[in-house]
Amino acid sequence: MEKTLFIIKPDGVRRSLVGQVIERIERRGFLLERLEMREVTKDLLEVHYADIASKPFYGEVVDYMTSGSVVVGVLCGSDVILSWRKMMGATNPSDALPGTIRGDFAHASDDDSIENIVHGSDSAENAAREIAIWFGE
Ligand SMILES: Nc1ncnc2c1ncn2[C@@H]1O[C@H](COP(=O)(O)OP(=O)(O)OP(=O)(O)O)[C@@H](O)[C@H]1O
Repeated sequence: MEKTLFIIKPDGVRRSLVGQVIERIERRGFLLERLEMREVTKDLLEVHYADIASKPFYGEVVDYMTSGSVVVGVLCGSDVILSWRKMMGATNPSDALPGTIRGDFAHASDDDSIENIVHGSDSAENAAREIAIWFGE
């Protein structure tokens, strides 16, 4: 069965959206294989976000992702990588369609950061890489 790493980012935890996000996951029939609340370190983020670490907005991403606890877990299910990405909606909440998590819940942020509530691995290769980074498997 396919697996993916998902994160409920600090804005999702702060705004008490954890229950609603998990409910959508369970309603869709995906199984929660791991689920933990964590503080994220800059070192872990640098590995997780290696592909964007050199971008001009990376500092905003670090401030955002270390602004509070996250909920991180592993989802299991048929075609879960792509399905979870579809459930999240577009990266920038202003482009995210209604019915998606970002389209239904994300707020515009005050600075240049994009606060978009959730994360999901974007490929099988990255899912395996990210699950290893966060859970050492
Ligand atoms: N142009 C930007 N300005 C500010 N922040 C950005 C920008 N692009 C991306 N980000 C932030 O960096 C994160 C990672 O960007 P990426 O391009 O990997 O998007 P994503 O795959 O949709 O998001 P994630 O990896 O968090 O699921 C985004 O979720 C967002 O929080």
